[in-house]
Amino acid sequence: MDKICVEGGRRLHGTVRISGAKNAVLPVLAATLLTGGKNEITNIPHVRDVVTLVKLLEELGCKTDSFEGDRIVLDSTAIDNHKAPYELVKTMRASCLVLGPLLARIGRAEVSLPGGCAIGARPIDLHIKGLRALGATLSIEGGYIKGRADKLKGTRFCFDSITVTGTMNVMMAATLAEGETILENVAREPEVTFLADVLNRCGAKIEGGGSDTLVIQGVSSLKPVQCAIFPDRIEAATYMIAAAITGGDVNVTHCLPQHLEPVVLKLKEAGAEVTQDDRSVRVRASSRLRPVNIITQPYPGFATDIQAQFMALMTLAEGQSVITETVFENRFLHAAELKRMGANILLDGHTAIVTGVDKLSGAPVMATDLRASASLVLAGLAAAGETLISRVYHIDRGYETMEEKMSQLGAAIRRIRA
Ligand SMILES: CC(=O)N[C@H]1[C@@H](OP(=O)(O)OP(=O)(O)OC[C@H]2O[C@@H](n3ccc(=O)[nH]c3=O)[C@H](O)[C@@H]2O)O[C@H](CO)[C@@H](O)[C@@H]1O
Ligand SMILES: C=C(OP(=O)(O)O)C(=O)O
Repeated sequence: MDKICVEGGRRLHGTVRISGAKNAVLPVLAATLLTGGKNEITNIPHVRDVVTLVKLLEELGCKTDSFEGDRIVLDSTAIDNHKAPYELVKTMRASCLVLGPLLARIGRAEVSLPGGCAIGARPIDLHIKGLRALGATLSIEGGYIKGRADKLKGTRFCFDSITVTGTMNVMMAATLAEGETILENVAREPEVTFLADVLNRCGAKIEGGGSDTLVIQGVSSLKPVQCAIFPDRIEAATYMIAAAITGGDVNVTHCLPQHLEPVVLKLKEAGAEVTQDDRSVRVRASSRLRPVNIITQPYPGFATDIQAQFMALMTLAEGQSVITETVFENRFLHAAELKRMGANILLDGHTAIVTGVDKLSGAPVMATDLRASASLVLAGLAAAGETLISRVYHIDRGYETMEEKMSQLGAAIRRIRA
């Protein structure tokens, strides 16, 4: 297994270009199952999850006509298999997004219960409840969700709590259902709104994207997808925090600042200087940062996917900050690893009390999930000495060429191949 070695203590400076969003491209790839014909998607990030999902789509009958650079052409005319096997699904949460499209398009699905970051129990009961409301029959047998649907029928369904991929799954299925579907208490994440826009360009009739209620008029078929993926807000936030934690000066380009407001506000509150135009955000930090509290929330709140990186930043702030995780019940695994580097963190249920220390020291640490891994790289950039991060396959699931991008900003970082 590869490792990443970071020699800390260098101020990052320069420009970094943000890639397409992992959590936007995965649902769009799954949505190609709804269409039929040649789908063309550009600005795709080269990350492991994309490769895995493309393999899964091929398993289901899609043909990859070309996959070069950041562009894929995927023909979803003939979907001749409805089984998403454990071997492919186990590594990635987003693979459960084929469930809704398969039921809507071919009326059958057998999808292994998904894996993904081990940050909580992560049930998919709300996906199942929503799809059942549309008329699908679903059961769980031998680790698989087995579903059938003769013809999905429009319905009114209210999610018990907000779920991003749950909203996507049920919304995708409803695009091909008979009649009107009203979905309430849906996720408002930009990735959900983007998926609704993409589907509308394929001929779907979805209103309310970005609000907490979606109204979907079912259509009989959809045209192939043609879209460019928008920039990854979590990747952008990670480089913004990299600038702040190293006392650096980094211009994060090809991003959408409107998606980054919560993290911009918190960085400013901590004392970093943040300026922006319509496609870039520049972060500068010249003195020790102040502690700030964060509470993770569904969008437009502070994203749980940036909590670990922000915690790394707060380990070096001048005073005590309180970090509250409300979305996932077990998303503080990075705290133990940060403590190995000298951080002072006290965990109390959903809350982490972080008392800033004068310095972190490099140490061997283990990546436990995707964003936890990013937080260890960030801590390593600021620590004295060498940090050796193992299990970096987590990083490869969601960050495109992280070592290269960090190196271009002046970081001393390298991959040690197994
Ligand atoms: C591939 C992808 O887009 N992943 C993102 C997606 O994950 P994902 O879609 O899995 O996250 P959800 O929004 O579904 O999860 C939110 C909370 O709802 C719970 N829940 C969810 C579904 C369900 O059926 N029952 C249930 O109880 C979860 O356990 C969690 O506590 O949104 C998360 C929250 O912004 C992000 O951290 C992930 O990066
Ligand atoms: C938690 C994440 O991914 P996944 O939902 O695929 O596990 C993430 O992107 O931070």
